[in-house]
Amino acid sequence: MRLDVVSIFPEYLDPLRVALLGKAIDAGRITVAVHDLRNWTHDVHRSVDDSPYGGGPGMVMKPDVWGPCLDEVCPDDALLIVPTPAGVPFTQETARRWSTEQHLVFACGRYEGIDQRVFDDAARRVRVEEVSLGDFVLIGGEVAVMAMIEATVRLLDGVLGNPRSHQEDSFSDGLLEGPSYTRPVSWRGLDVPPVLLSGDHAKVARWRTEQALERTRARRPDLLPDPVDSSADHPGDTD
Ligand SMILES: C[S@@+](CC[C@H](N)C(=O)[O-])C[C@H]1O[C@@H](n2cnc3c(N)ncnc32)[C@H](O)[C@@H]1O
Repeated sequence: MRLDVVSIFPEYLDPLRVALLGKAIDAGRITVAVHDLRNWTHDVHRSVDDSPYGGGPGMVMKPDVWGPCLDEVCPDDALLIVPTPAGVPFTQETARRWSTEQHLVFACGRYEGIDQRVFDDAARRVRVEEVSLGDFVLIGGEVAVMAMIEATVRLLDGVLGNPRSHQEDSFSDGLLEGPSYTRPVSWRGLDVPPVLLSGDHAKVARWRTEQALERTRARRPDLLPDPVDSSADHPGDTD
């Protein structure tokens, strides 16, 4: 998989070369190129932003800088990803879908974001997805892109040490993962749940499912299917 990231702070993306992602680069499973948007500026100040039409605070990133940059960096068969709090939520399913792509290009915004015409224009020739990391506002797109890349690349074959481990992670079966334990059996007066020491694999699997359900119910009930509404069978019943 090839990953291109455009940013006005290319050094922000340096951690992509560390740990498992660094190993994936060394092993040739992914190729990462980070581009400085300012290389596509054409004034002495290397400006990338201007004041917003219609007034308001902050600055907007310029289409006549982003456009030529994406013309060069984003080929027609790539998927162009635009991190923005106004995008559709990024989820494990998004990461799974992106992990089947050959080429992802990420456009990191700053200030109040990027002139919308950049993506309306790009969408004439490439697939464009505007995606949010969550319901909060970051200063720039770099941290969001790092998270999205990490979530996606760890799903590629050969990136995780144990290829099965992501199949048991939170969200892979729609639930949060339950608690995990390792040695020692007793620590600061707290014991590992005895079932995990029983050696009975069926019992352990059942316990893990119960824990996952309990945790999901408590922390993320929105992930569970709606309970069957029994009153729908008897619409006239009021008590
Ligand atoms: C200060 S934000 C712009 C916020 C924008 N004015 C709005 O209200 O939707 C600057 C940049 O940070 C990035 N960003 C901020 N929050 C984000 C989020 N929740 N998900 C993805 N990217 C985000 C985007 O690249 C965005 O262009």
